[in-house]
Parts: sequence; C-alpha cells; structure tokens
Amino acid sequence: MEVIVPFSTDRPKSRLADVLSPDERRAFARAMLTDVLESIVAAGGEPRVLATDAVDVDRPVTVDDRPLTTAVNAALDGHFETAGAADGSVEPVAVVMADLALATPDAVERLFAAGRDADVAVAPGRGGGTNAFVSSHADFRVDYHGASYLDHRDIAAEVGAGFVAVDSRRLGTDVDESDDLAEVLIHGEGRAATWLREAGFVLDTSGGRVGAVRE
Ligand SMILES: Nc1nc2c(ncn2[C@@H]2O[C@H](COP(=O)(O)OP(=O)(O)OP(=O)(O)O)[C@@H](O)[C@H]2O)c(=O)[nH]1
Ligand SMILES: C[C@H](OP(=O)(O)O)C(=O)O
Repeated sequence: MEVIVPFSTDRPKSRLADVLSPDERRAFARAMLTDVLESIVAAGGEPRVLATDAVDVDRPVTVDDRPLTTAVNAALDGHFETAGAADGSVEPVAVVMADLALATPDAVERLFAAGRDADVAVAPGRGGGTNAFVSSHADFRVDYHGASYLDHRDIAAEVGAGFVAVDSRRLGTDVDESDDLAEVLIHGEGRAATWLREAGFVLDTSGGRVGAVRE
C-alpha cells in the first residue's frame, strides 16, 4: 500500500520550543520520521515522504511547500488518478503523520486491516486530530487542523464513504507538547526514545502526572 508521510522540514515541532532548541527539534522530528518509516515498511507499506523541503531519507520524497491540507489533497489526487484496477477496484492509500513516535509495525498493520473493511479508516489523535488514515474512496479529501477527526468523519459521510475509527493508543499518540515526551520515554522503542534519553530527558514522577524533564 502506498503510504504518504507528511513531514515539515522548516520549523518542525514548534510546540516543543519550551524544551528543545530549533536544531534539537529538527533532529528529534527526524528521529520520529525514521521510526515511522521503519514501522510502515515492516507492516508491508510503501512510504513516500511528503515534505515541505528536501529531506535525506532512503525512501522516495515529494517536495511540496504548500500548506498541509493542500499538499495531502494533491497527493490523494495523484494517487486516485492512477489507482483504478481493471476489475473496478481501487488501490487504497494511507496517510500517516511523521510524529507518531510510538507507532509499531503491529499498529500500522491494524490500520491497514481496518482500511480493508471500510472505505475510510481513521486513527484519531488525542484532542481530535487525524493521526493516520487509509482511504480507498476516490472522492475523500482532507481538511486538517482543529478537530479534524470529526471533520473527516463528516467529509466521508458527504462523499458516501463507509467510515470506521481505528482505536489505537500507539497511533493516537502524536508528539506535540512536552507532556507527550513522557509517553515516548515510557513506550517508545525506536530512535526517538533513544534521542530523548541521549539528550538527557528522564521521567519526572515527582508530581501528580508523570512528565519528562531534562537532567
Ligand atoms: N508536508 C507537510 N507536512 C506538514 C506540514 N505541517 C505539518 N506537517 C507534518 O504533519 C504532521 C503533523 O504536524 P503538526 O503536529 O500539526 O505540526 P508540526 O509542524 O509537526 O508541529 P507544530 O509546529 O508544533 O504544530 C507532522 O508529521 C508534520 O511534520 C506542512 O505544511 N506540510
Ligand atoms: C495535522 C493536525 O495535527 P494537530 O494540529 O492536531 O497536531 C490534525 O491532525 O488535524
């Protein structure tokens, strides 16, 4: 399955500015991207990075500096122009965000499997975002930001696409804010978790909710 992985190269992870410098945010975002690409490949997907600028990865990259929604919809246009098979079936396509540091091959496989059962299968993020989806409906397009999970459910209904939510803690955890770093330290199995530890982050269990602090 083709899997589009949007990646912002210019000012990634600005909401982590309170704990990471710009260079560190770039390095951490890159580590998460590598983890996500590896999980997709291990799950049998064929990832293609959709980046705002050139990025050095060993997978195909499309550079599109337009806003996220515009760039992803252009990629969906391109996919569905060529996705039809002779028997009338349509090849599905997935979009998986590059900041899903807890993604594992199993979690991505479950997303792919849900996409075989419904026209559109969405893994929501906490707070109502859209962390990953699979679509085999040629008319489904995205509208990111805000509670985009709800918007995407409505868009699927408008175009007559069957919809299913994918209930996944691993795909539901996008790393946006400093509190999210604790999740990576606890559950992360890849480069992003290693990067955080090497940068001096440890769990902070002194308060009410476990957090991440830099030693
Ligand atoms: N191609 C592309 N990817 C984007 C763009 N903005 C964000 N992304 C990617 O989309 C995913 C979700 O991004 P967000 O968490 O909304 O934004 P972010 O830039 O990573 O972080 P913030 O600056 O803190 O909002 C991540 O994989 C980003 O790298 C964009 O304009 N174009
Ligand atoms: C891309 C966007 O991410 P968020 O801004 O919620 O992190 C969304 O999921 O709609």
